[in-house]
Formats: sequence, structure tokens, C-alpha cells
Amino acid sequence: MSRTPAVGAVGIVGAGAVGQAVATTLCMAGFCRRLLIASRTAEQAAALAADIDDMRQTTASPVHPRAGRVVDLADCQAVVIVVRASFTNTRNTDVRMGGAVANAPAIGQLAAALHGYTGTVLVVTNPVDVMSRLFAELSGCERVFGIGSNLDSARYRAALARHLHVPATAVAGHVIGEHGDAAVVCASATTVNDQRVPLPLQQLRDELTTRAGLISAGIGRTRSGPAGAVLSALHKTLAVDDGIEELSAPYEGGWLGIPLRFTRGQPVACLPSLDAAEQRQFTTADTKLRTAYQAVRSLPELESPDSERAS
Ligand SMILES: NC(=O)c1ccc[n+]([C@@H]2O[C@H](COP(=O)([O-])OP(=O)(O)OC[C@H]3O[C@@H](n4cnc5c(N)ncnc54)[C@H](O)[C@@H]3O)[C@@H](O)[C@H]2O)c1
Repeated sequence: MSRTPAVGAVGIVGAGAVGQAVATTLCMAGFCRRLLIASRTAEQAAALAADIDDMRQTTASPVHPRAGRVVDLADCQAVVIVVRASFTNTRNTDVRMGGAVANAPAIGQLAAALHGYTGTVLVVTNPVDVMSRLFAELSGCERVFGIGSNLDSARYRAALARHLHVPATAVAGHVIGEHGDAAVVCASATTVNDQRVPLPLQQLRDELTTRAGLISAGIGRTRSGPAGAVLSALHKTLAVDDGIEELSAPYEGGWLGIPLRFTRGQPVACLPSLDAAEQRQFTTADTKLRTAYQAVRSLPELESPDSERAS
């Protein structure tokens, strides 16, 4: 594989299912020269770094992995946060929101450890729209984006392409709002080969709603799709490529998934036109996420963070 990566160092916090897939993806993509891995325990971080190092050796990848502590990630160009606190999610609906109370203290600890970090932070931890806002507001970091709507959008374009027997690249369309039950399919602005076409909207919505659950039911967790969404977002946010990425970001005082057009790493919001029903759904998502954020923000654990720091 050997080629010189455009990016110097990327950090990953959380050596679980998605963290492992992100590390593997970055190694095989030859994305960065150094990959720093931190997790809840030093053993987890060291184990993942060793496994990725084996991959580096067997594939001649230019990516050098190393285990470290969260504070060691300060000189990375980007940090990917993929932690998940230990809890049992018993929800059947609004599943991602089920992690809010459990994951918020971990996000609070990481925000303290990375306070003032000037690189790019990609938050994957769910509920991602709430956790990315929480991390941004507690850390003071200015370049924080949540992963999820870009995965939803890719799934939507692929499902529509399958339905119409066209390549996914022929489909232009976005899924915005919450990465969750209040996702908004921007159907009215969707085009196929630059033409508006009738859409099997309910079928597409159902596919979007059930896809993550089907993957988790079959193989335990979703991991490769989110890892691909992280890689795609790293390309845009670190100015490797220009283009549009649907990410969770601040918008009119709230924080939710919107299309961002990146030019040399700088994002500008570029919402498609919404019809009246889509606008109502977008407002509903916005209200839901603001309410969820306020509830999380008032958790007592965030006022006095646990003394245990991520290693
Ligand atoms: N946004 C998306 O598109 C998307 C997609 C899939 C999963 N997710 C979310 O990503 C998160 C991770 O999922 P997973 O399947 O990898 O979980 P996992 O349980 O397999 O791994 C989580 C890892 O985080 C570590 N961890 C926990 N607390 C920590 C802390 N305070 N500091 C450092 N490390 C800590 C754990 O030790 C574990 O290694 C979950 O919240 C999941 O819902 C988001």
C-alpha cells in the first residue's frame, strides 16, 4: 500500500465495536501517518493499537498506531469520539436517545480532558445530536461535528437507487434533522439524474428506520457503515476533499443534522428547500433535540464530573 498520507495524526477515543472499525478503516485507507488510540482502560487501547499494528505490518499500511491517554491526543488534527458507557438499552423506539443519561458523563469527562482543543472533533456516541452539542459546549472546541445524518443520507440514496435500478451516484438527496426517530427525509428536493421522480417515501422511511436494528440483530452492532461515515467526514473536515457532508452541527441556536458544504475544510450550511410537511418535521426534530439537550445539561453528574478520567 505504502504512500504518504495527507493527514498527520488522528485520535480515536473508545476501543469498542465502532472504534475498532474506524481504526481498521483508517489503517486500510492509509488516511493518516499516526493513529492514537485511547479508551476507558489502557489495556483496551493497547490491544487495539497492537491489532492495528499487525494490520499495518501485513498490508504495508503507512498508518502507525499507538495507544495513549486522551490528553495525548491534543496534537492530532482530528479526534473521533466513539465511547459508550456500560448500560442496558431496553428501548424499542427512540433507541439512540436511550443512551443520553448514561453517555453524558463520559462526554463531560472527555470535554474536560480536551478543553480548548483546536482540531476537529467528530462525535459518534449516541444520541449523537445531543452528545456533539454537549461536547462542544463543555469543551469550548469550535470544530465539533456529529456523525449520523451522513450515514442516513447514504442509506437513503442507496435504498432509492436500489428501488429505481440506478447507481447511487445518480441520486441527490439528504436526510437531516435528528440521527434517530425524528430524521427528516428531504424528499421534495430529491432528484434522480437531475430529475424529480415519484418516490416510494413510506418504504424508504421504513428501510431507514429498521436498517440499524436489522444490522445489530444479525451481527451485534452497526460498525462498518458508521466507520465509512467517519472516514468520509474526515476527508471533508480535514480538507482532503471538498464536498457536502450531512453532519450534526449548530443551526439557528439549536444543533442537528444539516448538509454542510466543505471548501478547504470550512463548512457552510446548505439546506435544501423543504416543503411545508418537511419544514414541520424539521421544526419538530429541532424542538425535540433542544429539549433533550436541556434535560441532559441539567444532569447533576455534569456539574461534578467523576474523578476517574479516560486513559
Ligand atoms: N452516530 C452513528 O452513526 C453511530 C453508529 C453506530 C454506533 N454509534 C454509537 O457509537 C457509540 C459506540 O458504539 P460501540 O458499538 O463501539 O460501543 P462499544 O460498547 O462496543 O464500545 C464503547 C467503547 O467505549 C469505551 N469507553 C466507555 N467509556 C469511556 C470513557 N469515558 N473514555 C474512554 N472510553 C470509554 C468502552 O470501554 C468501549 O471500549 C455508541 O454510543 C453507539 O450508539 C453511533
